Amino acid sequence: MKLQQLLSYTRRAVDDYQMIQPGDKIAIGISGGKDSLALLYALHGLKRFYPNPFEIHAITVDLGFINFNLDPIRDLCRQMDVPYTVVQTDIGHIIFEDRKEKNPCALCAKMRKGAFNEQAKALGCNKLAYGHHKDDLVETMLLSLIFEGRFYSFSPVTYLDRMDITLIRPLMYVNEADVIGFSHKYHLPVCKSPCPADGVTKREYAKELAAQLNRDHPGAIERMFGAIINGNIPNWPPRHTCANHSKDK
Ligand SMILES: Nc1ncnc2c1ncn2[C@@H]1O[C@H](COP(=O)(O)OP(=O)(O)OP(=O)(O)O)[C@@H](O)[C@H]1O
Repeated sequence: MKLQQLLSYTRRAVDDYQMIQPGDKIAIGISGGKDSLALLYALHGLKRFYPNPFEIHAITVDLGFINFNLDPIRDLCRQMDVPYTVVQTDIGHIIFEDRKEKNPCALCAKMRKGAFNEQAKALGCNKLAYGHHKDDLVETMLLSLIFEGRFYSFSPVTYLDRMDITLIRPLMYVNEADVIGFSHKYHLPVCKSPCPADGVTKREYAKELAAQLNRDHPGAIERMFGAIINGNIPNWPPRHTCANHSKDK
């Protein structure tokens, strides 16, 4: 996928769900993975022409694992002229050494989000952006159906009232395969997380399940995504589609 295509999907999601208002300062969560680096490219590109002026600030919460080198991301942000902050934490140590958590992902995500939100607030940001894409939304829906018995996926826009900050997901219309293509084409400096739980999660299971369904019934992921965006999920904002782009979603 070319940058132009990434920007087109991003703009459509941002317009459809009115994710960006004039004067917003958006903290971009950078894990070091391909999705959040694609998000950095997307919002950096959009900023140049989007009618609502906004600022961006990239933030990584460093979980404290050894062999996690963020220098390539620092260089990228410098080239793009995007301010970048790394929050140093001991989250990895607390979870795997101190508490020896059996289900580490939930606590890790909670602590990581806490550190990220606090840093974003301290920098004066009023919005947070995550790199969740279309496949993430479908996988979340499958997990909710299977394990919670409800039809749910995370919302394009969520107001976090305790923090008084709004979370947006501008890559929600982008397929994971396109993110992978983009990552290769533009040589994104992916810094793989050395987390011991990586690749053995319930989410991995949902990813394989979605891929299997799509192999057996081509187009299944796209149709499941359609069900999500048309599914009147509680707390989702209304979608403001524009007639000339709704057909190719
Ligand atoms: N350590 C972190 N610091 C800052 N933001 C993070 C961090 N980890 C995750 N995020 C943000 O949360 C989003 C969802 O996290 P998740 O762990 O599901 O990432 P992912 O789907 O593997 O994406 P990526 O390819 O960017 O790692 C990421 O896209 C990113 O925006």
